[in-house]
Amino acid sequence: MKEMEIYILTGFLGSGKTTLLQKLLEKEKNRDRKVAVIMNELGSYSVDSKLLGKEATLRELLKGCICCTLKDEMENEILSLYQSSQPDVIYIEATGIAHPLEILDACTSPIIAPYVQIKAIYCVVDAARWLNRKLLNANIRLLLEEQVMYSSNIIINKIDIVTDDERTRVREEIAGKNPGAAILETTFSNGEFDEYGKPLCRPAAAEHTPAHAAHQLKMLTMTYQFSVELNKQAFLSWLSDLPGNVLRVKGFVRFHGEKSTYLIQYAYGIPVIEKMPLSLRDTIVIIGSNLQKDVHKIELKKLEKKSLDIRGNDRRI
Ligand SMILES: Nc1nc2c(ncn2[C@@H]2O[C@H](COP(=O)(O)OP(=O)(O)OP(=O)(O)O)[C@@H](O)[C@H]2O)c(=O)[nH]1
Repeated sequence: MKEMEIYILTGFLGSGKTTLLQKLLEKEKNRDRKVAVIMNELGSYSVDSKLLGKEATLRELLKGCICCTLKDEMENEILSLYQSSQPDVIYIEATGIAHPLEILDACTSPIIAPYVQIKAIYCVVDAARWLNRKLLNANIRLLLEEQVMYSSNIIINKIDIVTDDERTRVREEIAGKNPGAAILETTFSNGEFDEYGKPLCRPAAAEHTPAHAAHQLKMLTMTYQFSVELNKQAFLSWLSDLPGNVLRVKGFVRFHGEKSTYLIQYAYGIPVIEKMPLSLRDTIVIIGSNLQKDVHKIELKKLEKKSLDIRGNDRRI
C-alpha cells in the first residue's frame, strides 16, 4: 500500500508560505517524484496558485479554511488524490489563520490516515510581525504563537527587515515557545536545503547539534484497526482513561450486539459517539503531542481481549 508524504505549510498571513512553497517545488524538480499541492485561500480567487507553474497537480480549496469550514473538503481532496494520481508527496499551504492542530486533524481522517504519512509541519514566521505581535488582538496573537508551538520546523523569514539583535531575539523567543522544533532563518525562504530538498533546520534547543531535515513532529498521529467487535462500555472507559496529551480520537467502531457502525469523536476530553448509516472499516486515529504509540497499541489490544472475554462470559450466562 503506497503512502503519500504530506508536508503542511502554515504561518501567519503574508509571512512567506507561498515563497517557501515555490522553493520546495523547485527542489522537487530535481527529484523524480509526483507532486501535488493543495492550496487553501479564504477568498474566491487564489492569486498564489498562479505563481506555481505547471509542474505539480494543483488543487485549490477556496472561500473558507481547511481547519474549520473546509475540513471535509480537505479530507475528500486527499482521498481523491490517492484514488487518481497517487502523488508521492503533497504540499498543503494553509491559510494564514489556520491552526496547525486542526490542519493535522483534517489530514488524518480515519479513511485516509492509512494512506498518508505526515512528514513535517513547517511554520513560516515573519520576523518583524513576531516582534510586534503585542500590537495584535489577543486571539490573533495566540494563534500566531500556537502556529509556532505546534509546528515541527520553523522558518524565521524576512530577516532582511530586522536588525541582528532583533533576529537573535526572535530566535530565542521562538526556541522558548517550542524548544523541540528545528529552526532556519531566511530571506525570501532562501536558506540551506538538504539533499531531499527540504529546508535544513537546526534544533532550536541545542544550537550545536547536527541539522535535521524534517525534525521530529511534536504532534503525532497513529492509526489502529480493530479486528474484533468491541464492548461499548469497555471502549468508553478506555476513552475516558486517555492521558491529557491525547488531543483527538476519531474513527469508526463496531460494538458487539449492535448492527450499526459508530462514528467516534473525542476532543478536549469529551467523547461523542453516533450511529453511522454506512458500514466502514473499524479504524481509529489518535492525535496527540509526544504520543506513546507502543503503550496505546498495548492498551488497544487489551481492550480487544477484554471485549472478547466479556462476550464469552455473556454467552455462558
Ligand atoms: N522583505 C521580504 N519580503 C518577503 C520575504 N519573503 C516573502 N516576502 C514578500 O512578502 C509577501 C508575502 O509573501 P507570500 O509568500 O505570498 O506570503 P504568504 O504567507 O503565502 O501570504 P498569504 O497567502 O497571504 O498568507 C510577498 O510580497 C513576498 O514577496 C522576505 O524574506 N523579505
